[in-house]
Amino acid sequence: MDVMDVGQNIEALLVTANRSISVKIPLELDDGTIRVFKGYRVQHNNARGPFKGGLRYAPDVDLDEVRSLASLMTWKTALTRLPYGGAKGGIAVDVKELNRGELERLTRRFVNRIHDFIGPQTDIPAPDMNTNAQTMAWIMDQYSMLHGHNPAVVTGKPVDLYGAEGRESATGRGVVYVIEELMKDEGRDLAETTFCIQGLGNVGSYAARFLDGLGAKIVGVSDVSGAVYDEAGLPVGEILEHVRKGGDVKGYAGGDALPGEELLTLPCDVLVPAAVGDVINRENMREIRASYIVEAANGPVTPEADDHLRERGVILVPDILANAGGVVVSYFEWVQNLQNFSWKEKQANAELHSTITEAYRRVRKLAKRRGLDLRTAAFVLAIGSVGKATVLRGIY
Ligand SMILES: NC(=O)C1=CN([C@@H]2O[C@H](COP(=O)(O)OP(=O)(O)OC[C@H]3O[C@@H](n4cnc5c(N)ncnc54)[C@H](OP(=O)(O)O)[C@@H]3O)[C@@H](O)[C@H]2O)C=CC1
Ligand SMILES: O=C(O)CCC(=O)C(=O)O
Repeated sequence: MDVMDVGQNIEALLVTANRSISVKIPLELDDGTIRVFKGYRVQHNNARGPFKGGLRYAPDVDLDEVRSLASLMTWKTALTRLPYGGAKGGIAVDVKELNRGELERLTRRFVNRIHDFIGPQTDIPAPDMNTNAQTMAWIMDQYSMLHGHNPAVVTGKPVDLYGAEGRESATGRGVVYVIEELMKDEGRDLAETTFCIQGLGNVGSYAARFLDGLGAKIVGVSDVSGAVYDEAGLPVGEILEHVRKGGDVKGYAGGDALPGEELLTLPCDVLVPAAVGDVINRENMREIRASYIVEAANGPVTPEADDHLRERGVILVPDILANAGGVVVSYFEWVQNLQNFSWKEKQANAELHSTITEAYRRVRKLAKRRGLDLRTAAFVLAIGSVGKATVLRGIY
């Protein structure tokens, strides 16, 4: 916080989470085995509005990870000027080990444990890794059984159950809006720019589809199984269809097959990590060949790699800006639920476009004016906004 003028007392308030919840979730599997899972919800800051942020299901979820993801949400909602604070949650579980019925019971039991701490004006969960619209539908239903009908308690729901048109694709769409602005500023033509995308889940697959639609050349993609590369450009539609049918990247027949981690060091202009955190780190930072990194995932670059890449002149668009499209359209969904009204997807996409490009412009302008990199500029704006709200509210 050295580049900012935030007093020490406010700084202490901003770096610590308001509340960290850890719960035990016992679950009887279909074969009669009892397993005990750990669930978390960290509510980082609500100076600017109700806590907001996704729920992640993954084996390595723990309190430390959830805490740092929750703080990113505080800065993300502030940077995009949404009337929210930041939270994150998750369950330490490998979703591949549970069937659909078991996942539903696990989700409902998690809600039973945390329902007193969430609510439409308190804390509003949403999808993140390995959770989706169906997970959100179960949360809405379980919460409503306990508190009465209340769709606005969670966003990212199915369109047929109070979800917003455009939410599913919103994060990937926002990533591409940011890339379009960046390329304009850098005087680059998308059609002559090469991209590598790590992760073909919700965020990566929509980002790939929209970039492909704009004529960008995607030369590499990966998932957990591996990577595929073709310097002439990959047939993105075909690969996404293969994945949609349940295939993985390793099983895709075209292009050159590579180990997944090699995706990050392939020759390309723009690298889009859209999977997990800390993937660009001290082990591989010197081998990164991209000139631009757009953080579609949360926290894909470690602080050490960030310093190294900045010194090398790599331009990096930070997660709190690049992947904010999801929470922006979550906000639209919440507003529609509160008003019992629904927008058409065209309206959501247009509002998303202006929210994301305006945030990008503010960051770029400050970076230029003060000679900062984009991450520092984004944090200066976000922390300044939360700090101001905290002072205005008064501290008791
Ligand atoms: N969903 C959202 O709206 C938002 C998500 N994000 C962030 O975006 C990232 C991706 O989330 P989302 O798309 O929702 O998650 P999904 O669960 O839909 O997809 C995750 C993807 O990442 C792949 N993956 C996981 N580990 C690796 C790895 N080590 N190497 C390569 N690929 C890997 C998975 O592969 P496989 O399918 O083979 O398991 C899958 O393709 C996360 O960091 C999340 O926090 C940020 C903002 C909003
Ligand atoms: O849509 C939301 O509320 C939050 C999405 C999320 O978890 C994120 O942006 O990291």
